[in-house]
Amino acid sequence: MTNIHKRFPGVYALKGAKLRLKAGEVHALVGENGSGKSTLLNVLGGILSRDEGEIRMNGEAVEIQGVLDAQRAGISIIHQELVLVPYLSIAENIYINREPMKNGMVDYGTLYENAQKFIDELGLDLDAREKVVRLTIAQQQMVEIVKAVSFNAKIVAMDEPTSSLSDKEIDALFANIRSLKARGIGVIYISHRLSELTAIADTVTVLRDGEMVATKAVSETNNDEIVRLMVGREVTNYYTRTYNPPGETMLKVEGLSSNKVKDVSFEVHRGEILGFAGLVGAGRTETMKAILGLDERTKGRVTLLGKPLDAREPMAAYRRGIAYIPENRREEGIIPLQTIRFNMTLKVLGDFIKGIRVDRSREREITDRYIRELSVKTPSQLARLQNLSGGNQQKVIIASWLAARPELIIMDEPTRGIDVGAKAEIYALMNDLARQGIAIIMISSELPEIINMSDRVVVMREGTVSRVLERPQLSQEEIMKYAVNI
Ligand SMILES: Nc1ncnc2c1ncn2[C@@H]1O[C@H](COP(=O)(O)OP(=O)(O)OP(=O)(O)O)[C@@H](O)[C@H]1O
Repeated sequence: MTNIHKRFPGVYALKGAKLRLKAGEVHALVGENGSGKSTLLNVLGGILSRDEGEIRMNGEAVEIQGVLDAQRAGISIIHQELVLVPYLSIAENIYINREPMKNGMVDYGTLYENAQKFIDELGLDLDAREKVVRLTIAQQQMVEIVKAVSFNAKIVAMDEPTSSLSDKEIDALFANIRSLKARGIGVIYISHRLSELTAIADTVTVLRDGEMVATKAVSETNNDEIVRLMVGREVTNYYTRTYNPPGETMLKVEGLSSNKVKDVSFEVHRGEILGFAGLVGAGRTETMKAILGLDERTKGRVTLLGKPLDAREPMAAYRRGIAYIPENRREEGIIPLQTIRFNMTLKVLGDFIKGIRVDRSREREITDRYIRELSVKTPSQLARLQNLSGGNQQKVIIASWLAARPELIIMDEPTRGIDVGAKAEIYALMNDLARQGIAIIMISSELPEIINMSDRVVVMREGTVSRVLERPQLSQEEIMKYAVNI
């Protein structure tokens, strides 16, 4: 891809971007939130048309006007949000719109047989007849990979494929990527987890503000250099944390059970950041849901500042000053067609109403402040949320909760999908909030984040608390010891 330009109203997303992908190469594409990574993939996949620029494959110009052109050229894009049809089988999804036909009807025998053949060839443990709705995200990605191979793809591009996977699933994905490589397929790989690059990528291209700033062999660079290229400055002080003596007990959970977790007990104090570690599926999110009354509690007691926290009605927790920033942020609590300002102030709108008028200047002020504090990349406060890059949408959602001035913030994977520079800003903000006496619960699968940011860590395993670790005990080994069943 050379000299690719793409403008949106008010945003110059790609300014002459370039990418050169070789056959059988895993090429990582990195850059800050909003630097143009997804846009570049969408141009390649025919989802967006480019304003200028050229795409060549094997030296020949290819005309990509739409998704079908891209498929025909052998380009397959696996998006951040997967797009399979849930109630169709794996095989039907693989052959959607190109089903094998016999006598004017879909030939299901051949359909299943062919799909299963590709699945087996890739050595995957999937049944072509299984409905997609029953698959995990990791398995759905595998289906997308099978689909690409069945199309005879030459290029497979993946947008943040590991962001919702467990470590074991990541290993499986990497094995699949290696088999794509072995078939001579070129893989484009977008990720915010730089540590993955050495594990899987051969080459890395860094985008900044829609321009390519460098392409390097992974073996000839390192994380510090990549971060510097991404951000355009040195990021020192990655984790900011000043430890405060913990204040009064904010939340106390005793013997809490639901049908997903059992006998969970812990406390979090004012000014404290309490980490929740464990494998994906250990019951961390489910614990929070039981606390908030989103899942039914079957046993146990939850008190906030000494008073019982009602679980019959989820709004009760919100009214008592608890903010819950969920893992699937894009599905919850946002209105994509509305503006940044609307979304940021949604939860506090009531505060701006003076008689029959809304105090627009305060709305603007708050929005300004969070755009600044979280470095949200947007052309204006009035841009639609859906037009921001994925990471910037996440920041808006986090801001909307912060604006509600909660006493206790529960954050589920707060930095997923967020670039390194912005991560550091979110950590600094969390530290500030803790210093102001707010209590924070942070669920995270990133151990460095847990270890560097938490005062104490609750480790969960199989739906229950296996250990609470104090700050001096915190290490990767110690956490893993209680997270995995040995
Ligand atoms: N449909 C659109 N309308 C207007 N602006 C858009 C649209 N799609 C993307 N943009 C803008 O283009 C820029 C690049 O966005 P893009 O999604 O490519 O970033 P990204 O590098 O993938 O970021 P992230 O890491 O957050 O996923 C951003 O400023 C974004 O707001």
